[in-house]
Amino acid sequence: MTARRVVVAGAIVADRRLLLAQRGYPAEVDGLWELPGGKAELGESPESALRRELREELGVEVRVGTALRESVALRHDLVLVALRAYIEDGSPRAVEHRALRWVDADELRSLHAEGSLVPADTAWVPELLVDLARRPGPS
Ligand SMILES: Nc1nc2c([nH]c(=O)n2[C@H]2C[C@H](O)[C@@H](COP(=O)(O)OP(=O)(O)OP(=O)(O)O)O2)c(=O)[nH]1
Repeated sequence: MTARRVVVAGAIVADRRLLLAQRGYPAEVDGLWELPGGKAELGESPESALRRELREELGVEVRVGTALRESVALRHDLVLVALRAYIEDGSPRAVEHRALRWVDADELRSLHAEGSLVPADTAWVPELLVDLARRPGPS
């Protein structure tokens, strides 16, 4: 059996907005929007990998919360998961992405409808819309 590597992405919601990051590469997804994140190293937990990736990509420190229910097989050896994350320190900057954008539920629906999300991430749209509708509570 091939060991599955995990790509871990962060669902960062604050004030009823979700943070999206615009990819610049590879060509097939250039210009499309994703949840920031990246591949976990061998032996690295998804939570540690997400903290590391968001530090590198956005320059923020996060607390990692629960996982979204859907996971997506990208290839036979690569699985994509999303974890909720909460910024504890720093303001996100597009260190490795073309741009960052905070979107509300309507903007997320529009990006989805116009095909501007990275294809694999469309699996998360229903769950993200639920999170965006939720009243911010003590966390
Ligand atoms: N980070 C991230 N990657 C995603 C998402 N959706 C999706 O299909 N991918 C794919 C794109 C890539 O094939 C892979 C992760 O690549 P990456 O470029 O973000 O990760 P990385 O920095 O660790 O990888 P690399 O440059 O070493 O190849 O997962 C998503 O929402 N976030």
